[in-house]
Amino acid sequence: MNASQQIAILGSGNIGLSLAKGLVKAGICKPQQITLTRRNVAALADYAALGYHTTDNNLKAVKKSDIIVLAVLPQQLNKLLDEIRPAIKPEKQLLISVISGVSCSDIRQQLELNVQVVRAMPNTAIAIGHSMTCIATDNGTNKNINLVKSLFDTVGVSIQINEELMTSATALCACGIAFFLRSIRAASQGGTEIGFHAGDALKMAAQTAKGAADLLLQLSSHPEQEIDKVTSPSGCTIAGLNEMEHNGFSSAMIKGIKLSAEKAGDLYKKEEH
Ligand SMILES: NC(=O)C1=CN([C@@H]2O[C@H](COP(=O)(O)OP(=O)(O)OC[C@H]3O[C@@H](n4cnc5c(N)ncnc54)[C@H](O)[C@@H]3O)[C@@H](O)[C@H]2O)C=CC1
Ligand SMILES: O=C(O)[C@@H]1CCC=N1
Repeated sequence: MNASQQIAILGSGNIGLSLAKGLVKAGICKPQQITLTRRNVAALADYAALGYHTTDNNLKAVKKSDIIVLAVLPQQLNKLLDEIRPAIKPEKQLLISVISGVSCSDIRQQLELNVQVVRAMPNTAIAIGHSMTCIATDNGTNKNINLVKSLFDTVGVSIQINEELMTSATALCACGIAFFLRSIRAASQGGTEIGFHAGDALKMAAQTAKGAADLLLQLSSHPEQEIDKVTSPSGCTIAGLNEMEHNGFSSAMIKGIKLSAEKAGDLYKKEEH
């Protein structure tokens, strides 16, 4: 992004604000280049104090922006698109949607405009620069795809995928952060039961999880290869691991991810249009 470009984040809730913070933290743009919108604009007072533009007027935010990020819930989208339609300039603006279960063509159909749309599916670790973001489009130019990729690469790792896989990406990566957080929480609860104070147990579990992820990412190895190094014959690791599997550990994760993916695909379809 260059210093004269403006970005509007329409629907500044959990993910919209995480994105704004991540972009500013990475030095991609200044708060003054970002307009945050929300129906209850008073909830954005802390951001206004930091120099972000804040408003409840989506139309005005769109009018002055080059890049428009759609970050409302799927069921809130059509009303928002109807509201901003008069201010969209298809030749000049790029729409980025982080909304689950809504395709690029759904957005163009509702807008009745042939605007470029790129979808991005980040997760909340975007706020600290560690998102896994999947990017897809059906009509974005290479220039715009590269622009979106460069934005999200500064706040984590991004990959471009086929649009048909975006609901799967939602389950694995966007919902996935909650699944791993719950696993860490469960490990810390086990830790407390075997003798550690809750705060210490959580820290120990989180750092252990981080080490496990880094082993895979830094060594490009397979989980089972790393697990084999931990499981001593007749040892305590294999005893714990097998007990977890007897209770459906892997199966629970797989089933949860499958259900999340199904649900992600239905979030918008189920709404009345
Ligand atoms: N939370 C997450 O981790 C992720 C969420 N997403 C997607 O991002 C979208 C937003 O999710 P969250 O941030 O979790 O929801 P949220 O409910 O925290 O944020 C949505 C915000 O939009 C505001 N809003 C609703 N209608 C509006 C309007 N007409 N004008 C201005 N603001 C309006 C709401 O007041 C709320 O603050 C969803 O579509 C979700 O599928 C995608 C990836 C990750
Ligand atoms: O739970 C949800 O529906 C949203 C989409 C991905 C993460 N949060």
